[in-house]
Amino acid sequence: MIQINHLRKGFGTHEVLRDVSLVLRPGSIHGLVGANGAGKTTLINCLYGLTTDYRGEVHETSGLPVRPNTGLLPYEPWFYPKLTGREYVEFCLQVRRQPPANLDAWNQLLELPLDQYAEEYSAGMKKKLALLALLVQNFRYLILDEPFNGLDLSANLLLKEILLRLRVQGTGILLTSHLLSALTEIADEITVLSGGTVQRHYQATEFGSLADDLLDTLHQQKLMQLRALLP
Ligand SMILES: Nc1ncnc2c1ncn2[C@@H]1O[C@H](COP(=O)(O)OP(=O)(O)OP(=O)(O)O)[C@@H](O)[C@H]1O
Repeated sequence: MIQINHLRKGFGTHEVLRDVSLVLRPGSIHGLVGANGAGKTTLINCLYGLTTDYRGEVHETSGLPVRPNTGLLPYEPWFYPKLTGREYVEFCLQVRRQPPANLDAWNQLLELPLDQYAEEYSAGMKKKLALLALLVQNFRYLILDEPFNGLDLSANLLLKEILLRLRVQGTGILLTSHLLSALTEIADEITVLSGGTVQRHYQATEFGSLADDLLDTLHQQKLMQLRALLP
């Protein structure tokens, strides 16, 4: 299990995360929601070790180092110029000294033109390629920043099914989404970040009240203004 304890991170005088604690359990899907700028990506960067100048603690409770055991899907995947999709995935495997993977079998699902340059892919295809590079590796944990965003309908449905199956195999998955239904359909727990802290943590049995709570707490004033504009 990965534990984040009392995480604090700011940029200059702007305190983005103030005392955030959460856990990512093996074999479970943990959704992370929050308004634009709430600090989700900042939290992910601390968790994955892309940011190290934070206060608080991030550790894997059985002593495994987090980074080598965790796959990250960034919000906007980036690829080296003049690498084909296939070369990109092979590069990822070589860097982690992983054996050649079942790339073509996985790609029968994602249907990417693997022999084209990755930088020439569409935004959705880039996201699929970054996902493909994670799926062919055997990560214990996955951190997925807006994985559904930009994927076509069929890839969205497929990804949900893949995540559910990975959960059964014991993978711990942390994912962000601005589409609440995408999370409530598959997550076991959801953490709401607001004002730099955990506003509330919901178990699956409490998801029924989540949408109303979010509307109440985050948007009540805006809803009143909307009613004035569109009675
Ligand atoms: N490198 C940086 N330098 C200064 N401020 C930053 C930096 N990165 C993020 N921030 C600030 O930290 C806050 C949180 O940003 P972050 O990207 O973590 O939010 P988010 O919850 O992922 O938002 P979104 O839903 O829009 O992706 C924002 O106010 C942002 O401007």
